[in-house]
Amino acid sequence: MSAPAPVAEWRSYRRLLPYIRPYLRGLLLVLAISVLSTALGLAQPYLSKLMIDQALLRRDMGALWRIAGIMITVTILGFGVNILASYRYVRLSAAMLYDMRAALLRHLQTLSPRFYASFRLGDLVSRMNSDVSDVQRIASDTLLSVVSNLLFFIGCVAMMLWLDWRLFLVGVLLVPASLMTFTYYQRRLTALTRDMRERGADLGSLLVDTVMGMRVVTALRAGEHEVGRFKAKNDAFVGAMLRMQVASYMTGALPGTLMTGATSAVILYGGWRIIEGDMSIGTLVAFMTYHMRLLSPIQTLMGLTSGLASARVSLGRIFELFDTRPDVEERADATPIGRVRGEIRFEQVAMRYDRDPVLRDMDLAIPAGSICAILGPSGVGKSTMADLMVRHADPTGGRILLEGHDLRDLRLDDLRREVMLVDQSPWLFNDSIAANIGFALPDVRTADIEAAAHAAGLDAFLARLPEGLGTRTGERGLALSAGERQRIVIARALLRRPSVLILDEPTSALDGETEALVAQRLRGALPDATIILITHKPTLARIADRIVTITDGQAQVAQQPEPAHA
Ligand SMILES: Nc1ncnc2c1ncn2[C@@H]1O[C@H](COP(=O)(O)OP(=O)(O)OP(=O)(O)O)[C@@H](O)[C@H]1O
Repeated sequence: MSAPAPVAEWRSYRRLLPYIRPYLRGLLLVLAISVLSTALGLAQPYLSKLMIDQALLRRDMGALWRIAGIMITVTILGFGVNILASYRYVRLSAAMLYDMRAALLRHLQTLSPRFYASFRLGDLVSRMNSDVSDVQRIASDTLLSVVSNLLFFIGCVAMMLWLDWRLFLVGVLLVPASLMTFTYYQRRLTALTRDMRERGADLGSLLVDTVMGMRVVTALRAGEHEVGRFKAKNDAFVGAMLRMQVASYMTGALPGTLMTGATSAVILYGGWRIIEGDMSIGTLVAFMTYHMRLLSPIQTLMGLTSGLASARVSLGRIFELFDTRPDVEERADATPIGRVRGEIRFEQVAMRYDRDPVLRDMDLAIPAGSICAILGPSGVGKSTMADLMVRHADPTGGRILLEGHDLRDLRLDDLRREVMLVDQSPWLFNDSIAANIGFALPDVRTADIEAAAHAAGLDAFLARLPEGLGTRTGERGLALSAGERQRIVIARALLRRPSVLILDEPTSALDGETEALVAQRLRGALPDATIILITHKPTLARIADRIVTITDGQAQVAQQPEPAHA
């Protein structure tokens, strides 16, 4: 897994293009509707000029009715067109964001356990949740607003120039100062927003950590200690948020306030021109209306920048996840395989994480259809071997073969269909026991789930439950005992009938009797499979037809009696 590359802020928007492209036609339609709506909005001040110059000053009742009629029609049309544009835009942006969330979820599925062990859970949740929501909020609202305000701004400028270019020059006198203030605060805002998001993620991580470890916190009477840690993180977050808010206010308000000064100049100069007889009253009124409306898109655009800056930061954080490369990638020309017999071979396999090597030039052959127990002291590398066999990671040296194929040449989907690992942390979803055993198998038959549950030694337990397989497992399965959870995940694996089943300390939480029962039924449930048992338990090791001991990163076949299950 390589560290994510720093994401240049503006690049984040460009990287949205692949998500936007499929919806380009729809977006162009929205754009066309926005242009129409802007044109209708821009017509109003010009209509008031006509009203003053051609109806009021000439005392022409007919013209008054006509112009008033046009004004009302334009207002109603503008209203309808605006609603249409917003509705279509929100639908499009929701579809685009769904695509992005789905792509993110797919990408996260390619990352290895090592990524999840090193990345803070709270930060991950905050990126997937708050950051994506932030982008969604901006995308469903701000972007359309930017487009329509920009169009309106350009239209206003064009109309003002057309009405009187000298008055226009007076009107925009303070624009450079206004823009400079804006640029300064906008830069500041981007930095402060990122800071706030990171403080927010810190806070989220702490909360997730505390909630997940609540049993330890209460058992160690560390409640106040946790509240103290929370307060420190919260203070940092609130501080960052306040700094961001001030910058956001300044970015939105200061440039607009400067522009208001320009209005006075327009009144003075335009009034003087009227008195001189050089300009009609209607023109000044229309000009003033455009000028005042010019402030509104500028202010809105400047106000929106805080939203846009925040979305840019959020996008940066989301793309950082996209940029995290998986430890293990499938080759483009990966070999598809069907059902295999299940022979595993380690050839000169070496593995090191950050520190000392864990496995050193390990050679080991596990014949197809055997039951192999792997023993060895804690920390010697047994779980590492299991991880390597399902490609949660790749070895740093040598190779592992399944049926003669280097695992790195196989399609990951095929490999993980054939070789299945039940690891030391049995994970259950908050659903029924049946749904957990048949997880992601929509067409599975209840009879097969029952058979798997029986093979995993769950029958007596299920018989005691009024709702049997329909019983809910609770959050992370915590409504069940550790031994029950272990047997449910074993049943889940047995149901899938892999060619190689690796069980890492599968019965650590079981009593001797239940363990013996599971051991006795394993072979019957998977008659032809290779079964690899990583265990410290003699009862379990006894069913193996070969015992491998790991010492100093190497494997020794310590005992190879006649197959116990013949
Ligand atoms: N993701 C990781 N990053 C760094 N070091 C790791 C990682 N995973 C395991 N290790 C280290 O590799 C060594 C072997 O760990 P492993 O979990 O394979 O041992 P094990 O034999 O299965 O131990 P146990 O019997 O306690 O489960 C340990 O020293 C462990 O600290």
